[in-house]
Amino acid sequence: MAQRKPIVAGNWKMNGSVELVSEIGSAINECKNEQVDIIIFPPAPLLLKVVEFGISVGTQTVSEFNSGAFTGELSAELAKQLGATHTLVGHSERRIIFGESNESVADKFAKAQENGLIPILCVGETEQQRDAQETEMVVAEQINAVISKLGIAALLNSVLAYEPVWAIGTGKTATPEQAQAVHKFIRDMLSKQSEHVGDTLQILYGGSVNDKNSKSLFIQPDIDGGLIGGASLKADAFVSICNSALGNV
Ligand SMILES: O=C(CO)COP(=O)(O)O
Repeated sequence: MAQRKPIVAGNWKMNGSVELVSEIGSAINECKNEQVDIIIFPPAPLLLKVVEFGISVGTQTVSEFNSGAFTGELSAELAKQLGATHTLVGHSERRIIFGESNESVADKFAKAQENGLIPILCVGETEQQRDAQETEMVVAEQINAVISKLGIAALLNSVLAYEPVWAIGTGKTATPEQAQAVHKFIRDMLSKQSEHVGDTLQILYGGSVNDKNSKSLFIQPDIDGGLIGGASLKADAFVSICNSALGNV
């Protein structure tokens, strides 16, 4: 079985400030370790500030278009020029509030890779879908939209994040067993198409991860770290979560 390097990613959403970059940037620089990749996804106007701290940085979404007359869109090419290494695509807030479809998410995934950014594809079911036993179907459709457009090999240069919508910002974390079951489903599904992809793809869990529950989630065999929202805005909690990915808390 492949050794997959853990990732702890902080999605600030539309929060934070120049001051918070300094506070969290210094805290991360003190706890940095080669065994775990720490990536911050600040609001786009703060991108360069994070780069100045020498911390890996990504955007929270990216345009599916190239440059041109697309007022307000976020260019993958320019994000890369400014030092971004990653971008989230298909976060549920983008899907639900801003109407992104599986197809437009696949287009964004493609545009990110074309410009040298590593996409983190976010997938996950709503509470209603979970109650209707549709979790696996929904997650499979979200992933298959990318595979149909680009082929399974495109996933080699990407990361997946399973974020059940009902767990985001609610304090209702998936139990380690619930999260592990979906991660294993995803890995098995991918392995049927490519054993190498199934084996090597990093799959992060997101949804109310905090410094109390991160360790029990991260020790699950198919969970390779986390995508953290609220707790990534607090230096102490975020550092503690990063440490728990190292297994040293
Ligand atoms: O949406 C998330 C990360 O992308 C999770 O947010 P919370 O950690 O605040 O639940």
